[in-house]
Amino acid sequence: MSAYHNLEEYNIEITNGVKEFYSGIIDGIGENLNRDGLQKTPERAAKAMMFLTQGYKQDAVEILKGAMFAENYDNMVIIKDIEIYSLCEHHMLPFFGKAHIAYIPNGYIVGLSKIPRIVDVFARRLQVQERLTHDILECINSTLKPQGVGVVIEASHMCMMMRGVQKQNSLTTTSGFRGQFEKIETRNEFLKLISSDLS
Ligand SMILES: Nc1nc2c(ncn2[C@@H]2O[C@H](COP(=O)(O)OP(=O)(O)OP(=O)(O)O)[C@@H](O)[C@H]2O)c(=O)[nH]1
Ligand SMILES: [Zn+2]
Repeated sequence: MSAYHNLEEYNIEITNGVKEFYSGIIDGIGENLNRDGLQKTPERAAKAMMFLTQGYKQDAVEILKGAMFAENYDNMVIIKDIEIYSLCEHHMLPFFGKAHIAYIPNGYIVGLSKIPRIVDVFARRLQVQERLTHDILECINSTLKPQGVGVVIEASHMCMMMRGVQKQNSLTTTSGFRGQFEKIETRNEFLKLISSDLS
């Protein structure tokens, strides 16, 4: 197996200008662009940024549509503890945590891996946690047209940890519910199952 865990990262095309902007940042903070460790940094940083924002070039609806299967299962399907890594649009610093997603099928189920894939499509953009939650919710609701869908995201924001208010332990929770999940019993069942180790 390759030493690189994610080959996608090494096939990224760098948009004109991004590398040069990183050179400008390094220069602007008073560092020496020519010293050994920094010579390739603008290119590395540009590749990393293109990777972290590749969601703009991806189509979440197409991903979901690619694996929808007719099935008469009408109980709740929950995919919990999906890692998210996103960038806050205010500081371009990471926010990271977990997404928990549930839906109740309405004639169609979706390939399980497609849920984390669409989470990444929306997370790999400049985001706020609220919009990330909403984007995932609306995409599943309008594409799969389930009886209901619920999304909960818990995340820590580096812009509140490394700088600014400097709070290391605060966790932000956002949620959104459509259809059956607007009913309190369904929503509570989902919330109970994501907080249980047995779900
Ligand atoms: N609602 C929301 N706010 C966010 C998110 N990520 C970062 N922020 C906040 O965006 C706000 C930007 O506020 P500003 O006052 O313009 O920026 P700032 O001076 O850097 O603020 P401080 O972080 O308080 O130092 C801050 O309160 C951040 O905590 C997010 O996902 N959702
Ligand atoms: Zn921020």
